[in-house]
Amino acid sequence: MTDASSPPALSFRETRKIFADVVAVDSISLDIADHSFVALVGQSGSGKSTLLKTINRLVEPDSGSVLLEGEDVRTAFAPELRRKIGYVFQGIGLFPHLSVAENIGIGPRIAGAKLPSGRIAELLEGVDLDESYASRMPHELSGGQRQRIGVARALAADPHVLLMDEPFGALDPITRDALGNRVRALHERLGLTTVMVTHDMAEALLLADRVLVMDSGNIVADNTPKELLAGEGGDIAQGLVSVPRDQAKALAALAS
Ligand SMILES: Nc1ncnc2c1ncn2[C@@H]1O[C@H](COP(=O)(O)OP(=O)(O)OP(=O)(O)O)[C@@H](O)[C@H]1O
Repeated sequence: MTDASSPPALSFRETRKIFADVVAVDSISLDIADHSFVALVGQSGSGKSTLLKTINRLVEPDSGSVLLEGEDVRTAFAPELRRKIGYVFQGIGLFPHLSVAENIGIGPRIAGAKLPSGRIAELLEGVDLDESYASRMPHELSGGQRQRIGVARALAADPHVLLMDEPFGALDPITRDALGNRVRALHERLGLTTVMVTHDMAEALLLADRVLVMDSGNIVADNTPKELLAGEGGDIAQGLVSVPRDQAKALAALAS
């Protein structure tokens, strides 16, 4: 449990990353509270994935730092960092020659522990899959089922923080919606702090407590979904909000 004196789950401190002549992340400073669900939105190339990857050190900042529960991720013990952070990304990268159960248990196995079959069944149940899936091979799964396994794998080591990079991008809208809601439910049930990169403002507004809008490496809006829907956040944020809003209006007009 946390109390008022606990550090935020995540803190960016003037975090900056430059690739050649592109400032991908431009001195970002912000805190992410424990148990919050944050969506990172913005146009392609705005720096979302780069910022996310500074958390699990897939990207090392050129300057500034990232703190996980008050500790600089650069100085954190690597296996401990991996255990505390679950990571889900598009095209999840399951090992084709390993079964579902082996894929789910790969993180703990690397750390020298074997997940008991009851734990595999529990993780499968968490993503709405029957335990009979444990013995299947990745090629025997649909894209949506593979993404579910990716979520189960990310949760296998009981992480505190869940990072998701366009996790539902390649899925059909119905599967996408169902899996999004499932992840939000798991976020609540497991007391996670979740950061999700998405291109889809509707998904961000429906799932997150807080929406960060990026543009050219900067955070240009930091608002709740309610504030964004009330017109706050500035032009770039409102440009993104207008897409689902205009679609909803067009659908309503068709129905009337
Ligand atoms: N490894 C890299 N080498 C060189 N440039 C990179 C690298 N990774 C990202 N960039 C550049 O940094 C900028 C930010 O990229 P990033 O992937 O963070 O954006 P994004 O908002 O996540 O985009 P998308 O929504 O298309 O995934 C882009 O200009 C991109 O070309």
